[in-house]
Amino acid sequence: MNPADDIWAKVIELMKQQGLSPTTIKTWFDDAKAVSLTEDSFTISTPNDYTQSVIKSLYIPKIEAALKELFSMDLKVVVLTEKELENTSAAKQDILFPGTSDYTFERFVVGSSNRYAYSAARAVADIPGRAGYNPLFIYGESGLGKTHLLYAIAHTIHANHPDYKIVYIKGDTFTNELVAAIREGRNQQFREKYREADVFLMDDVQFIAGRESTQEEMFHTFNTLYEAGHQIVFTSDRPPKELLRLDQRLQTRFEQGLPADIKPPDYETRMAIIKTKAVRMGLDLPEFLLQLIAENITANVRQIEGTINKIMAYRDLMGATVDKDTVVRAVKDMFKEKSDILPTADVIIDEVCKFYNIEPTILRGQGRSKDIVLARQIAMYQIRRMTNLSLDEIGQEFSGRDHSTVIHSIRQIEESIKSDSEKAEIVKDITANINSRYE
Ligand SMILES: Nc1ncnc2c1ncn2[C@@H]1O[C@H](COP(=O)(O)OP(=O)(O)OP(=O)(O)O)[C@@H](O)[C@H]1O
Repeated sequence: MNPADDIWAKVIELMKQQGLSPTTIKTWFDDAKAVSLTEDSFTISTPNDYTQSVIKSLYIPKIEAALKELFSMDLKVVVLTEKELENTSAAKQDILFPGTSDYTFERFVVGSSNRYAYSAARAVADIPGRAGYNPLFIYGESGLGKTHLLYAIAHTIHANHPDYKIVYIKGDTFTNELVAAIREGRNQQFREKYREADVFLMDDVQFIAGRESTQEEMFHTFNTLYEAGHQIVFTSDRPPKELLRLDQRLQTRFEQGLPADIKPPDYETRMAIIKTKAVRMGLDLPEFLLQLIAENITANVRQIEGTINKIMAYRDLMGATVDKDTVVRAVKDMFKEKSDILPTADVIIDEVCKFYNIEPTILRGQGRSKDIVLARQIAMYQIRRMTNLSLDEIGQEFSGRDHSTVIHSIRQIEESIKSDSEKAEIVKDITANINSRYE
């Protein structure tokens, strides 16, 4: 998610509290979207000129006031129509890193689980491109602060070297952009954009594994940047050697710099994170309630933030005083939320199709070519594993195939996963893509 979305939601909430009516909010702000937050400005986009002019003439002071309340500093508000945004910044947007002032080193709580990655990130931020630290490869599970560190590097380098061209891009966006560039004959432009970066930051590089033309492009981009001594930083959900479908040449290069992992936070770090976040949000929790959260929310920092947000919401919106019951309820809701949301068959099919570059109608249809059969079997296997659909219901999703076909498909995949590590990796990747739609 764009981190600016979160801020925009808070701005709207604050404007509501300051007396803007629900109708006003609905009419002017429901379709306005957050674009970016940088050191000195907050940009939103509107669907048309009319909404833009109304917001500009009537509501900018209110938005500014809400931002000031959130950040205790003056931020300029920029309102663009979606069209303007497209025209002016299709290229620029990625070059300007999507700065959120929350993701800085100062706001990163350091503990034994993330100290190494933190120190490595600081080192490359202080002296970008230094030998032995290039590329920096930060890896770990979801919600542990990889993106946070990547932005913190961008902020620091930008502050020290305002003239540097810092490129931030997600692995899958890189792929999509490349495909579009090839289609529209803009290869050269695409190349220049990335190969001329002074600092190249790629989030979720695992998404480029197994994609031939993307890896080829990445290989040349990497070499150009590396030879020029420009800093490269990757984040990934696993270490380079576990990216089984990654081109060998890239794997070697990713490993040659500094790999740094982040692990789930231990108890002390969780306590420190909870305390810091609570204080920042003006939530005064006694020690035993901090402990209660730290004991129960263990998997990642995103969940810790979610729990604190819930406690805040109970306090602010429902007037609840924060006591043990409020905290227990927030913790329970946090778990419930996770387990309540099951992926749908549509989403699973969509992700499998994206992965194999197949149209959903073809996957659901009768085609029997090898690739399609494999993709279809994986989709059936994933639906069985990740939803509550029965075998017959799964068959219905695929042109009414009967349940014995579904069982056969699932078994095939179960067998391949055991014997073929590349297939296992594909299933793992698709699972991660599906899960990321629900985060
Ligand atoms: N050590 C930390 N101190 C303070 N905040 C943290 C820390 N680690 C993570 N966070 C916060 O937790 C949230 C999730 O972190 P982030 O988005 O960086 O995770 P991630 O590892 O990139 O996850 P994903 O792989 O899902 O993108 C962010 O709001 C981030 O600021």
